[in-house]
Amino acid sequence: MSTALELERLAKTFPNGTVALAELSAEIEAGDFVSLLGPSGCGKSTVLRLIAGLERPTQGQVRWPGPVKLGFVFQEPTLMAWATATENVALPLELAGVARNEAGDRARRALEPMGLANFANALPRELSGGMRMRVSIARALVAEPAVLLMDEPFAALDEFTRSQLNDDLLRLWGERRFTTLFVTHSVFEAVYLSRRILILGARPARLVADITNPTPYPRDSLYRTSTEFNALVRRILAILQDVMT
Ligand SMILES: Nc1ncnc2c1ncn2[C@@H]1O[C@H](COP(=O)(O)OP(=O)(O)OP(=O)(O)O)[C@@H](O)[C@H]1O
Repeated sequence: MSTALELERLAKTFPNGTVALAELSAEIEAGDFVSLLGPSGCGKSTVLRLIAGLERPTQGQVRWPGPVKLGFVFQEPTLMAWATATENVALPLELAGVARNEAGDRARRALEPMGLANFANALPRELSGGMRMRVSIARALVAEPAVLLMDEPFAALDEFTRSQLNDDLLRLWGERRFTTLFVTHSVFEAVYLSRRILILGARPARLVADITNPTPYPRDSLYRTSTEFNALVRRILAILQDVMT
């Protein structure tokens, strides 16, 4: 396995003195599905923002093996309200200089595996919350990034929609194997999705456990109620309880 990126003693203190990240070192394998799990406010988003280059670290660095295309999915779908699903997905391509027609074609193709082929011309307000998030994922994947960063993308969705999106994401990941870094504070979601779970302790964030989930993919709804699933959830809940007390 090759390395997708390496976090080297990464730390972040904001100008107001808040230490968001004490120190984090981790090597992320190419094609892996890694969740960052931890209590609210422990610096998970900060780690993603440092990786995306949206913040500068106070110490340490993110090391990349070479130039890498990134995709980012935020908690809110952040779609342009006046633009159709296709136009929203085409935007990053157009910004990168792809001709309008080609960008539109590629956007429509990116909407298909998200089950949105019939909603290509819909405006965001005509779509449900789950569909808007699907558009947001299609937009992040349309340029075929090697690394996908996801910051609590499903936190605002109802449980049924969330499970469906978990499965959609796993299917796409299984087909394309983009390296995925997924921030969540749901233990269930982290266990269901991930091959590796990095547990961050409360402020300032530091790595308290690095856990491998050995259950092979594809995983389906039977896995959600399996003994292995529950055992791993229980183990992680115990670690989190220790961290928070
Ligand atoms: N620009 C900023 N200036 C000052 N403090 C900040 C800034 N951004 C984040 N913080 C603080 O840094 C800490 C970590 O924030 P971060 O958003 O990374 O946590 P998180 O684990 O993602 O939280 P949540 O799960 O609630 O989204 C928090 O205490 C937050 O208030």
